[in-house]
Amino acid sequence: MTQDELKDAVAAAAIAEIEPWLKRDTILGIGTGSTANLFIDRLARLRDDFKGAVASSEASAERLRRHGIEVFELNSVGTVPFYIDGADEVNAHLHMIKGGGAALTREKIVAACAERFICIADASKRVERLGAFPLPVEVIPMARSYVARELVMLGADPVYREGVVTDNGNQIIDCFEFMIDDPVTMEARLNAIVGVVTNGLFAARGADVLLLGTEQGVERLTPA
Ligand SMILES: O=C[C@H](O)[C@H](O)[C@H](O)COP(=O)(O)O
Repeated sequence: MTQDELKDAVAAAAIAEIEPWLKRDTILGIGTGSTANLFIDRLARLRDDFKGAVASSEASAERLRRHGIEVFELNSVGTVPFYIDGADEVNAHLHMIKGGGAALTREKIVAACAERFICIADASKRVERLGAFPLPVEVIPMARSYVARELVMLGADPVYREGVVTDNGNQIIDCFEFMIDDPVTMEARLNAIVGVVTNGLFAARGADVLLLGTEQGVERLTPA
């Protein structure tokens, strides 16, 4: 199977996971990226069975609207029963690195408001230890150099993602050569650097369920 076929298989599995719970007043939290896009495309078929969605990016909001799914502001919704999103890496505890598409901050906010986080990913995303994928850090533009110096002190090789402006008007620094032994501690440590908006470690609030697309089928995993 191709990677895209594996992503589509997990998108289908996520639909099966949430479909029994959908009610006419349900508002779903929807992530960002190629796997989330496949999920959104499949969700279109169910659009009359639920009320709408909160999106973690402008791109996902636009895709949802194109499918006739109403998009709500998170402030007017409060909590969502499910947040469905992909990941760049995920470990056995269902801690993740996210933000390869620069949507990490809004993703983390919607995830924080979700009762259940369903991570959908192909098998290439499953790792023993987080960090081979460069960890994204969203920064206030004027703090970029300062934050980069602090990241060097923590052992990372920070690289400015040139030309990228987040939906929040900020910039991204990717941390290369930064293997992470304790994701919960590192997530908090990075967030404590002045000028950091958030970082791509999703550990304090990891996923509740991982639907992992493998050649043998979709595996349903919960945190170790
Ligand atoms: O900012 C992007 C998000 O964190 C994505 O969920 C992540 O990069 C995974 O994307 P994809 O499904 O395209 O591999």
